[in-house]
Amino acid sequence: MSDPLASIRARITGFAIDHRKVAPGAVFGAFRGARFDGESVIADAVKAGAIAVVARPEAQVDGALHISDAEPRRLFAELAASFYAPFPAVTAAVTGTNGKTSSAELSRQLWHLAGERAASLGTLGVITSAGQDKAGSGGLTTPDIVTFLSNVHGLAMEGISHLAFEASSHGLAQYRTEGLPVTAAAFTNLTRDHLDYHETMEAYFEAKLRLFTEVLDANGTAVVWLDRGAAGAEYNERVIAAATARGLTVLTVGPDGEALKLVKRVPTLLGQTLTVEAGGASHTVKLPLIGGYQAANALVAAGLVIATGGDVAKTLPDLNRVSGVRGRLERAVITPSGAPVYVDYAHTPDALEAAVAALRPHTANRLILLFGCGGDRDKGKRPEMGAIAVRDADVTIVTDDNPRTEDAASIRAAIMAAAPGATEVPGRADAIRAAVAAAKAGDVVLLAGKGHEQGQIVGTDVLPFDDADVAREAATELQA
Ligand SMILES: CC(=O)N[C@H]1[C@@H](OP(=O)(O)OP(=O)(O)OC[C@H]2O[C@@H](n3ccc(=O)[nH]c3=O)[C@H](O)[C@@H]2O)O[C@H](CO)[C@@H](O)[C@@H]1O[C@H](C)C(=O)N[C@@H](C)C(=O)N[C@H](CCC(=O)O)C(=O)O
Ligand SMILES: Nc1ncnc2c1ncn2[C@@H]1O[C@H](COP(=O)(O)OP(=O)(O)OP(=O)(O)O)[C@@H](O)[C@H]1O
Ligand SMILES: N[C@H](CCC[C@H](N)C(=O)O)C(=O)O
Ligand SMILES: [Mg+2]
Repeated sequence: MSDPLASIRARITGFAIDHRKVAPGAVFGAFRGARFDGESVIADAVKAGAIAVVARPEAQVDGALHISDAEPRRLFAELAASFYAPFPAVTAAVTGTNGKTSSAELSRQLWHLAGERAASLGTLGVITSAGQDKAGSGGLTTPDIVTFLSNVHGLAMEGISHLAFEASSHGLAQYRTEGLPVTAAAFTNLTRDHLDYHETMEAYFEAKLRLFTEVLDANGTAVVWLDRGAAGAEYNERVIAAATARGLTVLTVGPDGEALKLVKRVPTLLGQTLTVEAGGASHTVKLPLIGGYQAANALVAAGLVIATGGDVAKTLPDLNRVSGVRGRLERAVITPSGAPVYVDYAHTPDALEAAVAALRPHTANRLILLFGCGGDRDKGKRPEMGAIAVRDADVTIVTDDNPRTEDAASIRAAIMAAAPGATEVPGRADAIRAAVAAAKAGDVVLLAGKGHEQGQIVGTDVLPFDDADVAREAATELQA
């Protein structure tokens, strides 16, 4: 393809998808979105100095070069990538309903332990061995294309050679990472989420599948979790089939995996012992994280590291030295009665089930679960999560998550309708105090849904809120 920017390339100063961020010399991407029509502000972008506009052929562009394509987001991404390059030499993308943040961050840690200069980018922002930049992903799991490419370029300039990033279904559907070469890509699982946006599970799956059929390099490697007994395992098998059909190298990991086969998992006091078969040899991993789901994410991370050149004999023992990921089964405090309080980001039915299952072997007496559901998000999750809670936990407290623009009481009511025996406590801080106060010796408290989040979204305001801090304060008040 000839370069559509050839005539102006020397004058380009940057790329923008929001007309309010256009500076003289910018290439503006005019996209029709869910809330706003970017084509309606093309004239404003040109007035602000845009020298080219990437938009549909039907769009009206005067006073700047019109680069047209039926799928302008994709072309814009490819052109922006040609401007923002170079990038880290090794890039690994993770998709799936749950486990993206954890697998990406554990990949970064494994690369770091192997002596590589590594970063992860996603829900937690950008993390390197120097620390965390929470704004690094623009508050999203997969940031917009300009934020993404410019931050990934910045990491390369800092000397980062290995990047693991989260490819959310929204991000894939909107071409938010396109243009960056992808060395390896992982698929964790697919269960219910985001049906408000994708409408059907099939459409949700198709968005994620594109990572393997179109985004991953043609000579790249697909890493796929495989547990044929798990919910949604047919999607994992379909990813394997599609990747194989495209001629990609495929590494499967998990109980039914071939590259890293998990043959045994035994919970210990503070972690778990895994027996993993790889290349005909048996390895014992002493993973310092609890829960089956964290073992899964650790093996996916190891798969990505091995797929990008890591040595099996070094990578598996390095799993003995990883640290927990913020807000994922993070132990916030131990109550005065001796009950540990865990914070976890479970905000889907499958995640809630996985988080409770992770803590069950560590619970001598009652498992007290507190959760709510986010507003302006898939409403079908609410009854499903309510039913799982009362089935799997001993005590369930239903409270608020991020109500956003919805009425918090109606969200709670939708959960309560499917959660007989649960207690409803409006106001998340009050609910956390109630859960912490109720816990006796031998009990375990799980605060689910908000994980690392530092705010509660009520209306369009973000009020400061941190589950772990509120739990610690509640425990201190009880002590006093
Ligand atoms: C539904 C959704 O994904 N929306 C995101 C998407 O919106 P959109 O393309 O539909 O944008 P829009 O607001 O309709 O505007 C259309 C275009 O006009 C531009 N614009 C807009 C206003 C204006 O004055 N001038 C202007 O030029 C916008 O930059 C955009 O290019 O692109 C916007 C710009 O990048 C994002 O801010 C916005 O995220 C919203 C806030 C959001 O809540 N997204 C969530 C659902 C999300 O993306 N979540 C995923 C999944 C997380 C997970 O896996 O669980 C994530 O990756 O975080
Ligand atoms: N492999 C897994 N299988 C099932 N549940 C999981 C798995 N990994 C994580 N979870 C659950 O999902 C929660 C979120 O995990 P994580 O942040 O790694 O996922 P994510 O895919 O990045 O989520 P998001 O879509 O919000 O970015 C965890 O706190 C846990 O409850
Ligand atoms: N990335 C997810 C985060 C959900 C977090 C949960 N606390 C909620 O508000 O539903 C989303 O935007 O759907
Ligand atoms: Mg994430």
